[in-house]
Amino acid sequence: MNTNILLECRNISKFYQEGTTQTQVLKDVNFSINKGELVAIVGSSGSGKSTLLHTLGGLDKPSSGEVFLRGQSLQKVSSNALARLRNENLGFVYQFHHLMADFSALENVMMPMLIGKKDREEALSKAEKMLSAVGLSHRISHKPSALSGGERQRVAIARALVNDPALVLADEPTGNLDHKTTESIFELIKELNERQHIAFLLVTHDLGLAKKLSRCLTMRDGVLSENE
Ligand SMILES: Nc1ncnc2c1ncn2[C@@H]1O[C@H](COP(=O)(O)OP(=O)(O)OP(=O)(O)O)[C@@H](O)[C@H]1O
Repeated sequence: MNTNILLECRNISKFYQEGTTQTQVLKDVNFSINKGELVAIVGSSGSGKSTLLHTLGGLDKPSSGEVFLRGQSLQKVSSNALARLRNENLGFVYQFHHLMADFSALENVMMPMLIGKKDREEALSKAEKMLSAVGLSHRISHKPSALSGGERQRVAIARALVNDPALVLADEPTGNLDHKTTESIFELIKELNERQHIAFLLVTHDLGLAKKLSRCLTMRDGVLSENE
């Protein structure tokens, strides 16, 4: 087994059934991501990028094929073990941040640690450290509604990182942000990748951003291919 591989998918296909119509959204996708890699997936709207990302993160099930996270098949573990594997190894960032509106930035970032049954004091100090790493030390008590779009996205990144994941799966992390904020989020991702060797898999429409990453894949109609 190649111990450098973090996440691997083999022969992933996904079908959606709507009435009598069956649509194949993922077509025999095979690829792997290594420790510390910075990878982009680009492709037109509806090509299957989000479906793939959800399947890789164990949030959605493939119709056939298997996803392996650190060598363990997500399709063969119990739902409790799957939740634990996810919590310990993966961070998630979405286009619309999914922060909890009634909680402060600090509490939002602490949440994955508390879910992972970490000590409250430890969660508090780690969440403070993460918010400082994303440049938000001065906004930790603010609720999401009192933060800008870019600040919310930074909180979402801090939350994705708080459990020291080996890999962050990010779906359009800069999709609803202006150019300047997009650049600063991207710089942050690059820095975290270089400094902490965290791998990122980014789904993006931003070809300029994708080209700056070490590897870029294109999704076309459910078929994933490696760009030269
Ligand atoms: N639950 C579902 N039921 C039926 N069809 C679905 C479902 N979820 C997604 N689809 C379809 O699967 C296809 C791929 O969707 P997906 O969200 O993965 O595309 P995408 O490449 O991420 O698109 P975008 O860039 O617009 O976010 C689309 O045609 C979509 O309509």
